[in-house]
Amino acid sequence: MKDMADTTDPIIRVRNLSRDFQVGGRGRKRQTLHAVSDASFDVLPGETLGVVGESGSGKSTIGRMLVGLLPATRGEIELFGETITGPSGKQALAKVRHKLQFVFQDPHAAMNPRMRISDIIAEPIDVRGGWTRKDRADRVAELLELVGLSAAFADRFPHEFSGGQRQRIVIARALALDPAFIVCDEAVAALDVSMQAQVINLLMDLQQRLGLSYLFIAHDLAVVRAVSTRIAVLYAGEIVELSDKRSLYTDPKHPYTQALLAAIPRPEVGTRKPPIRGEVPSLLNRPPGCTLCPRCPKAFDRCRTEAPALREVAPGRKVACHLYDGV
Ligand SMILES: Nc1ncnc2c1ncn2[C@@H]1O[C@H](COP(=O)(O)OP(=O)(O)OP(=O)(O)O)[C@@H](O)[C@H]1O
Repeated sequence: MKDMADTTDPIIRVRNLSRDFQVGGRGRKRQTLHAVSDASFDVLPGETLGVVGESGSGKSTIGRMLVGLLPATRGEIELFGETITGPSGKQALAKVRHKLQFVFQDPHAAMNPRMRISDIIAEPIDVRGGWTRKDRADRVAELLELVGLSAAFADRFPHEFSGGQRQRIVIARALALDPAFIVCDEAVAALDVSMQAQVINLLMDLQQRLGLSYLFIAHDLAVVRAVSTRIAVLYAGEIVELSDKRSLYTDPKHPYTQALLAAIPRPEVGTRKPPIRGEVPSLLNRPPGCTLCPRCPKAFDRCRTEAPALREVAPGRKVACHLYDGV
């Protein structure tokens, strides 16, 4: 029998995960772009880890590595007890692939406009094979109903649906083989605010009913707040803060998290506070020290020379910032 400790064992363990890309070439100097550097985190059963950061901060790269769509350059990913990085990573991934799914931002791009909804939803079933026609049709009907659509829609085509309905269809396809973990990469970013709320409610409802875990990627802290259990804040490919949701919003520790929160539009004010000054640093030539240093209002000497490690500053709270060195 499982004891309580087992039930909170992570389903995903990520340690020092890094991904470089070689860029340039054809007459231009070839350079190494450090898209993700030394990311370490866990995902627990039934939780949503929100991943937030500006464009280019490495969110999608992390998500793609987690479901085996992109190999890691360094570091380790353990999924459901299988280590999918390293020499036997491919065989390990084959064992757990059916438990992983990915939902992209753009439901238009994710669907072939000439395919019927039933064939779109059944794609993973068809790839796996071995289903009778009746079982396949029953499963498609069940999945449509699971995402709040009528089973009668099975014979229709994508253009007959709104953006929100199309995202529901994409989610139905992701659920076809009973995954346990889904990476939602900007899954509601293309929708208007009321549609966003509906799709987020659907994802949360499915999580409850099916015991799913999510990695929920978004650049918008307001969206991440609604769905997440814990949140990782990414800056220039590094996790700078990892915290339970409540603490992160009520008491942000990292100067970058503080700046992101201050930039959330507030209805009573009507305007967005200016985001943190300056530019995201180049991922090609990392300066020594903390990557936020040139933009950080609280930087001091040590920040310019020494990169801060992500470390625990309070139970369940990790920050990479020299301000907390003595804590
Ligand atoms: N295949 C690739 N080849 C070269 N560089 C890449 C590749 N994929 C991503 N990158 C670079 O890696 C960095 C991180 O990209 P990534 O897409 O992970 O960021 P992101 O935070 O998801 O951004 P966005 O919110 O705009 O989607 C960027 O500088 C990007 O240009």
